Parts: sequence; structure tokens; C-alpha cells
Amino acid sequence: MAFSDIPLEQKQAALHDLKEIKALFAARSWFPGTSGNLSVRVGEFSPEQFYFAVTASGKDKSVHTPEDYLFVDQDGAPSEATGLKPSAETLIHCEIYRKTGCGAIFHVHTIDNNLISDWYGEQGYVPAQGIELIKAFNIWDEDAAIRIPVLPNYADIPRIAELVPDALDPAVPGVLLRNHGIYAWGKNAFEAKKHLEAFEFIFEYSYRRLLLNAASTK
Ligand SMILES: CSC[C@@H](O)[C@@H](O)C(=O)COP(=O)(O)O
Ligand SMILES: [Zn+2]
Repeated sequence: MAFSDIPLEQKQAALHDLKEIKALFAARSWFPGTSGNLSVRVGEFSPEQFYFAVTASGKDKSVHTPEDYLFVDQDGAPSEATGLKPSAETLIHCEIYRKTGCGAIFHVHTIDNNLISDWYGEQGYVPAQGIELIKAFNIWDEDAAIRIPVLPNYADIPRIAELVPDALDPAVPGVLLRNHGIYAWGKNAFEAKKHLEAFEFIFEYSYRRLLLNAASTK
């Protein structure tokens, strides 16, 4: 399917979703210092060919402008003529789409996701067990345990992107970059938002748990 074959309404719906999510996350201070990026996929998916709308690089994500988003293909190349540059981390979005076939990916930098990814960075995953919000990932076992993968935060984004396919756990819709932030995804914007909120709850819980544990051993 060529990009021009994708119905205009689908493209407009993706941009509408991005606008709403961007405003909501900005109100939560989830885009400090222009950090963070968002994408929503459009059209049919095959691992060889897909398209998505992504935030333009380096923008202040707390304001709306006519130059906030552009469409790119499975390799991160713009699908239409544009002067905009896709997010510097577009290749990471490409690898997540290719591997999972998901419909939306949201990336934010928070103090909690940075601290917890660094604390567990050496072991390569953040453990989480018995936290109610794990059910947001459609995991319903009592006392369920999950591992949220943590990748090194190389300056060279293609070097990170190539690690993504093997790092992902099919049951866990998120991956952390150490001391950087999280990528969370879902079948659509609603689900990606739900997953991101659940991860952030788990990170804040885990951080406070570590503090309480340390206080109780004093
Ligand atoms: C200005 S700090 C954040 C960036 O280095 C990057 O990690 C980020 O999330 C935003 O990059 P962007 O190219 O705007 O999508
Ligand atoms: Zn980032």
C-alpha cells in the first residue's frame, strides 16, 4: 500500500490523537526541555511496509503549531515532501512497530523512569511483582511478576534501535533506555496511554518501595 492510498480521514484521526495526547502529557510536565516523542501508525501493517505520524524533532511539545508532526515510512523517511525533521528517535519507533505491529508509541522522560532505569540498569530489567497496575498490561495472574527491559542509552540511536527487537518481551508493552526514558505502546493511542500510565505508576511505586526498604533497615 502506497502512502497516498491511505484514506485522508485515517491520517487526520492519527494527527487528532497525537494532538490530544501531546496536550495531556504536556499538562503533566512529561515533556521537559523538548524531550519526548509520540507516534501513531496509519494504514495497513506488514513488517516490510508501514507508515506512521511522528512528532517533529526538537519542538516544544507543550505548544501546538502547524509544524508539530509529519508522516514517515518503515525506515523513518518522510512520506511526503516536508521541511520538518522527524524525531531523532524515529528509528526506535520503527523497530518497535516492525516487531510488535502496534498502533501507537509514546516516549516520555520522567524523574521516576530515569531513576529506576538507572538503579536496575546493570541487570538489564526492572522487576515488578504484585502491583495491581500490572493488570493494565492484560496480565491477570495473582501476584504476577514482570520484567521491564532496560537498554543502554547510546548516543548513536541506530545502535540502540538494533538492540530493540531482541530486548522486547511480548507480554510487556514497554522498554526503558537507561537514564533517559520509556517507550510504551499499544494497539491504539488509548491503549498506549493506558500502558504508559501503568508503567509510570510502577516506577514511582518501585522508587518509593526502595526508599521504604532502605529506611526500615536503618
Ligand atoms: C532535549 S533532551 C531529549 C532528546 O535528546 C530526546 O531524547 C527526545 O526525547 C526528544 O527528541 P526529539 O528529536 O525531539 O524527538
Ligand atoms: Zn528521549
